[in-house]
Amino acid sequence: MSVAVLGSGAFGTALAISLAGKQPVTLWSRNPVHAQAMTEARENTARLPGYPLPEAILVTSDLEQATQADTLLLAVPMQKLRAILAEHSALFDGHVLVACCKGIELTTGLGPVQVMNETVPSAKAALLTGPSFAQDIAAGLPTALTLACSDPNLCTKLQEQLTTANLRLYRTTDTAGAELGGALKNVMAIACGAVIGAGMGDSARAALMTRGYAEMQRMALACGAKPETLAGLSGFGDLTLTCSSELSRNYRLGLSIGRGEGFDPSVTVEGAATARAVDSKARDMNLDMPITHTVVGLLDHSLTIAQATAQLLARPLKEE
Ligand SMILES: NC(=O)C1=CN([C@@H]2O[C@H](COP(=O)(O)OP(=O)(O)OC[C@H]3O[C@@H](n4cnc5c(N)ncnc54)[C@H](OP(=O)(O)O)[C@@H]3O)[C@@H](O)[C@H]2O)C=CC1
Ligand SMILES: O=C(CO)COP(=O)(O)O
Repeated sequence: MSVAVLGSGAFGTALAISLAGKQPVTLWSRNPVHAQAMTEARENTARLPGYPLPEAILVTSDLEQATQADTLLLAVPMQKLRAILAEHSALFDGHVLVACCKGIELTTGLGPVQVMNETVPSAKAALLTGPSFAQDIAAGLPTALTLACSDPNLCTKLQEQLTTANLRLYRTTDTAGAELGGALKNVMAIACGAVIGAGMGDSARAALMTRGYAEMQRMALACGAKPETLAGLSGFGDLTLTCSSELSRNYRLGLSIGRGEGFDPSVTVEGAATARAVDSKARDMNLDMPITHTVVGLLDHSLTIAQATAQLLARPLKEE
């Protein structure tokens, strides 16, 4: 099975570098100028500087050429996934599509696997998610991720194809759990960044992570996910990484909110749209998601940090 990575951002480039250690990889960029620059420099200076592209990577801006591969990894922002698939749906017919994005679609409340199933019903959909910074993968550091696919045979084949020298994949058929863990941890990372940025300390962050995890489980279980998926790499694992490292863009957005500073709007921060999508989904499902709701208030500037903190601390006392 041949492989192509669609989306030459930080994550797509890092995955291509790691996969190129065992097979030829096509890396697709929507921007011909960017593709040409990467081919000449053998580096993605715009999105992942400092990590050379191995010779086994062919960079192209020709989507028809890239979609000749059997397995297509989609490493694009969640809110762009549907448009890319819908615009070129004939090219994706019958392929194995592996989403590498983390989030919930704002307009529908769906996760990446659900969006792929809806837009290209003839394709077979999977999801690659879990704790991993692009820089770590590109540097060849050891990483473990979750590969989710509802078809167990395909899941095993993909696990073999996409496991590399530094990327160890664990498989699950629980796509709902993997989708929600990866999406919701970004919302909690914004909250944790805000707490640290506002100087509330590590104890407050630990409380938020734990109660955030309870919220993640509440929604995931209501959507039919398995608790063990949430306890795995795609849930607890990624929550731990993203809520504690300044390499995370979601965490850094939270830090800037806590410090009362601005944040570059061009940076990909999946948790912002996902917080709004999940807040609205929780309302529809009658689920209590107070941290997610508070993050939306902070993003919309309808709450100050002081109000948000007071509001969370004043909630009725309850059993853990
Ligand atoms: N960075 C990381 O460490 C990790 C990221 N992820 C996930 O990977 C996904 C992508 O993130 P990341 O690579 O970091 O983001 P980046 O901001 O680095 O890159 C996003 C990429 O998507 C491309 N893109 C945006 N819109 C479109 C579109 N309409 N059509 C085609 N391509 C498009 C951009 O193209 P252009 O360059 O032309 O703007 C860019 O190459 C996110 O869901 C993120 O959560 C998961 C794990 C780790
Ligand atoms: O998902 C990630 C790590 O697993 C990357 O986090 P950010 O998108 O917050 O940078």
